[in-house]
Order: sequence, then structure tokens, then C-alpha cells
Amino acid sequence: MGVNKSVNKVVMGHTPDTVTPHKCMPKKARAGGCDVQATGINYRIAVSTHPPLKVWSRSDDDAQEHHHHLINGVRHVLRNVTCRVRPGELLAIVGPSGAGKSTLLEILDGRLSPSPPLDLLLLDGAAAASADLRRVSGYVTQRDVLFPLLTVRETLLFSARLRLGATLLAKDMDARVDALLDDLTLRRVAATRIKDLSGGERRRVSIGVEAVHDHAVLILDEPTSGLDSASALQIVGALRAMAETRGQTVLLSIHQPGARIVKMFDSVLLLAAGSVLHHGTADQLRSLLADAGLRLPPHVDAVEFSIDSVDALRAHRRLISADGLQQAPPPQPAPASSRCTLQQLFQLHSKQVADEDTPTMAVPIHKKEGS
Ligand SMILES: Nc1ncnc2c1ncn2[C@@H]1O[C@H](COP(=O)(O)OP(=O)(O)OP(=O)(O)O)[C@@H](O)[C@H]1O
Repeated sequence: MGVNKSVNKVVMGHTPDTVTPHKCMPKKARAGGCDVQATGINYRIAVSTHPPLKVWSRSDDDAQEHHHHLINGVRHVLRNVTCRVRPGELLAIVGPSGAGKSTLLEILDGRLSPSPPLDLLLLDGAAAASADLRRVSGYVTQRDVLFPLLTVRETLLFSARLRLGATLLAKDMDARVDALLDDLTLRRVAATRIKDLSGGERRRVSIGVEAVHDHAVLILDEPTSGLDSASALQIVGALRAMAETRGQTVLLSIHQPGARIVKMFDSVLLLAAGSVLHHGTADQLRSLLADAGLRLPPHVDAVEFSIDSVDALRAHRRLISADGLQQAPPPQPAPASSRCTLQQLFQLHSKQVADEDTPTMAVPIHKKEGS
């Protein structure tokens, strides 16, 4: 088995006519966010079409059906995905389970090394390496990996010291942690140990662990999963505030966001079976539903309804494609990556949780060094 993941082009900033080499800026020197634009992101997995053991094999009918979803034993997890998010904006990646949301975020963060190597990367309008994108982004995984006996403030200070210790004065570090405690509404529990926090508070600390580094881009894989709607609202509200006050670019994946949460998104990317069905505002999504002849039931949010209606939207898109409106560029190579996130460092030290990023298939997916 093997994996073939390719990103045709990742653009941060406007796309210039001529591509100039990007002078990689250190993360700490960056202010605000990045205009992130990625086009032609593909992710393919080579899979065995023959189950290894007869006892677990499908019936003949099932096996035939299975073959129809594979082209020459290759599974397309992402197909020519294009997305864009500007500084100070919050982009929500939504879609049914298995649509490819986490895979897309991992590719954007460089946690999964594209193979063949990256063809073109632009950062703020200039050509950049994949590492440049990773250098300006922070990634918050679905699982909280924190030291249970540290307090909230100690956790944020530890995270700040670990990466910024040599470059930031102690009082500046304190000020940064204080600001973050306010942004994430954690001031009340600043002296509470991690083990005594609620699930929502723990999630916000996990976000703080990455956010304390003032990344230009913050990528979060389902930051609200497993939380009640009030906690989910509080988390997206905190991210919204951070995007507005700090100008950071925020990308997150989310399951069934409620109407109040959807209002905080600047744009929504609807994925289904690895393809983009919509990329724009929630209002534009409403128009798309209407164009597809889908009537939004009263009191149902357009995003939630569209996630449940992906089959109808796909059929609608096929009709449009048949009119020759879409022609995606061919996939291009991408380079190997090497970086370990702070959360992974926590993971190594605390030995609490198994590495959730381990591929589920016996395939040679290249990860950041140390992941
Ligand atoms: N290494 C891999 N080996 C086999 N299948 C994979 C691998 N990585 C991803 N997939 C498959 O690709 C599809 C997309 O996975 P992904 O985790 O990105 O979906 P998702 O939209 O985030 O799902 P969920 O909402 O359930 O978390 C899934 O069907 C998954 O099983």
C-alpha cells in the first residue's frame, strides 16, 4: 500500500504574476495573520482491493460495490480542494464524517508530508517552502494533551518558555499569558490544576498552548468535539475574538455547528467525499441550496442542512460540471516536512495518550520529524 498526497499550489497572500522567492520570516516577527490560499490539494491512498483474510472478506456483491469506489486500487481522500482564508477571518471546514476535514487541515499544517514533493508554495505573495507555512501556523489537535498537575497559568507559561524563552523577557511573557487568559476567558481558573478543569476549559487551555506563540495562522481540528453547545459557543467565540483582536487567520473543522456558532464564521468550506461543494459565506450557501432546489426547513440552519444534503448538492454540482464550468488543474508534487508540535512534545513527556496521528493503515505516510 502507499500514499500519494499532492498539493498543486499553496498561496499565502495574493497570487503574483511572477513568483518571487519567499524570504522566510521567523514566527515571532510576524504580526497579525496571513492571507492563505490553497489550490489543488489532493490526497490519494493506494489500498488493497483484496481483504487479507477470507473469514473477514465481503460477500461477492459487497466486494463488487467496494471496487466501484476505488480506481485502480487508489482511494481519493481529497480531490482538487481549493480554499482561502484572510487575516482576521475564521474559516470553518464542515462536512459529514469521513469527508476529509482532518486530512485537509493536516495537509495545510504540513503534518502529513505530501508525496511527490510540493510544487509551488507562496507566502504573502512570494514563493515559499512547505516549512514556511508550518513555521507561521499553530495546530490544535482534537485531543487535549496537557500536564494534569500544572495550573492553567503554569501550562501557558511553560508553553511560552519552551519556545520563546530565549527571545522574550519574563515580564513580556507574563503579559502575553495574561492577555491570553482574558481572550480565552480562563482568568477565573488561572490557578486551577488542569485535572480539575471542565472539558470546555481544558479545550481552551489546549488552544492557549498554541496561541501563546502568536501564530499568524491557527489551525484547529474539531475544537468543539464532545462539548455541550454552550461550551462550543464559548470556544468559537474566543477564536472569533482572537481573530478580530490579533488579526490571526483561523481555520477549524467542526461537526454540526449551531446557528449561533455559524454566525461567527466568515466563510464555510463544505466538503463531501473529499470534494468541495461550497466555499463562501453561510448566506451564499443558502443561495446554493436554493439553486439546487433544496428548501431550507424552518428553524434549521443552512450549514447543518447542507451537511445532511450533500448527496443532493453533489448531484447539483455534477449537473453544473457537465455544463463545463469546472476544470481542475492536475495534481503537483509537494516536499517532505519536519516539525513536531508543542502538543506532541507534551504528549511525549506526559506519556498520557497514544499518538492519535498514527496512520490507521500500513502505508508510508511521512510525518513531521518527531511526530
Ligand atoms: N492513512 C489513512 N488510511 C486509510 N484511510 C484514511 C487515511 N487517512 C484518511 N483516511 C480516510 O479518509 C477519509 C477522510 O478522513 P478524515 O479523518 O479526514 O475525515 P473527517 O472528515 O475529518 O472525518 P470525521 O468528521 O469523522 O473526523 C476517511 O474515510 C478516512 O478513513
